[in-house]
Amino acid sequence: MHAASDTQAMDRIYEAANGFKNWKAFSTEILKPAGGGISPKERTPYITFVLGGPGSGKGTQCARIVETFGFTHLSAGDLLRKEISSNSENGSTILNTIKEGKIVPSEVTVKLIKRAIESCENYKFLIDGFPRSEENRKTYERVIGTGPDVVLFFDCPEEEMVKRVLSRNEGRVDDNIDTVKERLKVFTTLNLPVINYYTGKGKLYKINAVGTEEEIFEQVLPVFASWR
Ligand SMILES: Nc1ncnc2c1ncn2[C@@H]1O[C@H](COP(=O)(O)OP(=O)(O)OP(=O)(O)O)[C@@H](O)[C@H]1O
Ligand SMILES: O=c1ccn([C@@H]2O[C@H](COP(=O)(O)O)[C@@H](O)[C@H]2O)c(=O)[nH]1
Ligand SMILES: [Mg+2]
Repeated sequence: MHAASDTQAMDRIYEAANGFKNWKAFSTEILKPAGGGISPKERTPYITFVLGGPGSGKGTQCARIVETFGFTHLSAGDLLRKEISSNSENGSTILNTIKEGKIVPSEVTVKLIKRAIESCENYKFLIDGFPRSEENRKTYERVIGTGPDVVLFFDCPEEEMVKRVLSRNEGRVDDNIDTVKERLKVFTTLNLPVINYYTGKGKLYKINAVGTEEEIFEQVLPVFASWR
C-alpha cells in the first residue's frame, strides 16, 4: 500500500510516460516509414511558448513564424473561444472567465492543448498565450511530461498594449477597457513569474514588441534560424 504522496508521484510518472500517447518518439519502438525517413508524428515535438501581455502582438508574430518556418500555431485563447462556440459543457464558465479577464482552470486548457497537439501531423508548435501562471505551467509539465524547448516573450509597454487592444476591432468580448485592465493585472501578477522562471532556465528570448511588425519579426528570425 502506498502513502497518498507516493501514489500521486506514481500517477505523475504514469502520466508523464503516457503524455503525447500518439507520439512514437515517446515509446520504446520508433517506427520508420518505408523509405527510411521519420514521419513528422514520430519526431520528438518541438514546443515554443509565446508569451506577452494582451495586445503585445503574439498572434501577429506567430502568423509570420508559421509562414516562414512551418510551425503550427496553437493559440490557447482561440482554443478556449472554440470551446465556447461549440457549446461544450465548459462553454459558459470559459466565457465568463474570459469576460472577467481571469484564467480558465489549468486542466481545461491543458486538455485542449494536448488534444490539439496529438491530432496534428506537424511536430513544431507555437503555443501562444500559455502558460499564464505558474500553476498553468506546472499542470502542463505534469500532464505532458516535459517543458517547452524555447520561450518567446514580447515585451511591450502597457500604454501601447491598451491602445492596440482597444483598436483591434475583432469583436472580442474582452477587448474593452475594464477587462483589459484586469488582464494587465493578471499578466503582471501571474504571468511575469512564468517569464522569470524560464529566464532562470535559460530558455527565454525577450523581444522588444514596439515598432513595426517587420522590425519586430527581424528580432524573432534568429531564434528560429536553425529551422530554415
Ligand atoms: N507592431 C505592431 N504595431 C502596431 N499594431 C500592432 C503590431 N503588432 C500587432 N498589432 C495590432 O495590435 C493588435 C493586437 O495584436 P495581436 O492580436 O497580435 O496581439 P496578442 O498579443 O495576440 O493579443 P491577445 O493576447 O489579446 O490575443 C492587433 O490589432 C494587431 O493588428
Ligand atoms: O491559457 C489561457 C489562455 C487564455 N485564457 C483566457 O482567454 C483570454 C484571451 O486569451 P488571449 O491569449 O488574449 O487570446 C484570457 O484573457 C483568459 O481569460 C486563459 O484563461 N488561459
Ligand atoms: Mg492573441
